[in-house]
Amino acid sequence: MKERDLIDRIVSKLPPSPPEILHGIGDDTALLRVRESSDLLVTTDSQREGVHFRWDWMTPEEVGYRLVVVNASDVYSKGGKPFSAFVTLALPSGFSEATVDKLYDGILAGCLEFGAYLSGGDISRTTGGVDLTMTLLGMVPKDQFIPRNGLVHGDRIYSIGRPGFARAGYLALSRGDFSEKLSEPIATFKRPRTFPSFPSWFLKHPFLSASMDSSDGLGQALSSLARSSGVSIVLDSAPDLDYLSPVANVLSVDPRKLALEGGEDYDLVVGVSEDKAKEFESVARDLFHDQSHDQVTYWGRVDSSGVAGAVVTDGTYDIWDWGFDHVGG
Ligand SMILES: Nc1ncnc2c1ncn2[C@@H]1O[C@H](COP(=O)(O)OP(=O)(O)O)[C@@H](O)[C@H]1O
Ligand SMILES: Cc1ncc(C[n+]2csc(CCOP(=O)(O)OP(=O)(O)O)c2C)c(N)n1
Ligand SMILES: [Mg+2]
Repeated sequence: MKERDLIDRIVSKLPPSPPEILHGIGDDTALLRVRESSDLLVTTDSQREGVHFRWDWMTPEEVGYRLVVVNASDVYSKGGKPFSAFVTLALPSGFSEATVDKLYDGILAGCLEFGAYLSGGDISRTTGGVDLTMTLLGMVPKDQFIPRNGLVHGDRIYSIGRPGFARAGYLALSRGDFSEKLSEPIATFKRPRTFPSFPSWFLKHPFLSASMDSSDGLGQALSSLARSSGVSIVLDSAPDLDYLSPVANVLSVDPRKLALEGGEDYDLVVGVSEDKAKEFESVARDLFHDQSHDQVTYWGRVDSSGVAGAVVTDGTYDIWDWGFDHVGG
C-alpha cells in the first residue's frame, strides 16, 4: 500500500466536515475559518531518526531547525504566515540533556526566524530512535489560501528553488562523497531554506492558481497538484536544468530524474494562468533576490482532457509513482 492510498482510506472513513473546515485532509495545511478577516492554517510534520536524519550526518541544532522549516514550508506555500508552534518529543531512555538543549536551540532559532512562538508540546519515552513532531499554526488573509486543487486547462507549471539539490546532498552523504561540487547540495539537505517572503509577494501578484511545497519531490508534487485539480500535466521535454547538471554529473545520475525524484527541497511548485506566465517569470525573481541560488524553472502545462493525476512527457511515460513514499517504500 502507498502513502496516498493509506490517506485515501482514512478520508473514506470520515463523516462530512463541519462548515468551519474549509480544507481538511489533502492539502499542505488544513484551512479553518475562525474569524472574519483571516483563516487559520494547521500543519504537522516530523523529523525521525533513521528516517529523516542520522546523527552522524546532522547536528542536533540542524535537526531542530529542519523540524521548523519542514512545517513552515507548508504554511508559506499556502500564502500564510506561521505564529504558534507545538513540539512532541519522543526520546529513548538516558538521552543526553545537552543534546535536547541543542535540539531546542535549533527549534527556537527556526521559530524566531519564521515568527512562530513555541506554545506547547508533549514529551514521551520511545523504545526506538528520537522522534520530533511539530504542529504549526499559521494565519492567511481571508480568500488568500493558495490550494493544491486550483489548476485549470492551459496553466503553466513552475518550480521556484532547486529541485533535486537536496536529494543530491542525500546521495553524497550516503556515498560518503565530499567532493567540492557536492558541498552545496549537502548544505541544502542539512539546512533547507523556505520562503517567508512568498505570502507578501503573492498579495502583490495574486495570479497563482495552485501552489504546494515539494517535500516529497517535484514528481510527487506535480502528480499531487494534478490529482487534486482533476487534470493532467504535460511535461516540457527539455526543462532548463543548468543549475543541477554539474552536480548530477559528479553523482553519475540523470539530472531530470534527480530533479523529479528528489525530496526535501522545500521548493514551491505553482500553477500560473497562460496569459500571466511571462509576467510571472519576471516578477518571481524578486521573490528570492536574497536567496540568489534559487531559480524559476518552467516544467510544463496543464491539460484538462488527459487522465486526472497523470504527469506525462510526450506520451512516453508517466511519473505518477516517482518521489518519496513512507508506506510503499
Ligand atoms: N495519519 C494521517 N491522518 C489524517 N490525515 C493525514 C495523515 N497523514 C497525512 N494526512 C494528511 O494527508 C495530506 C498529505 O499528507 P503529506 O503528504 O504528509 O502532506 P505534506 O507533504 O504537506 O506534509 C495532508 O493533508 C495531511 O494532513
Ligand atoms: C536517513 C535518511 N534517509 C532517507 C531520507 C530521505 N527522506 C526521508 S523523508 C523524505 C520525504 C519528506 O519527508 P516527509 O515526512 O514525507 O515530509 P512531508 O511530505 O510529509 O512534508 C525523504 C526524501 C532522509 N532524509 N534521511
Ligand atoms: Mg506530512
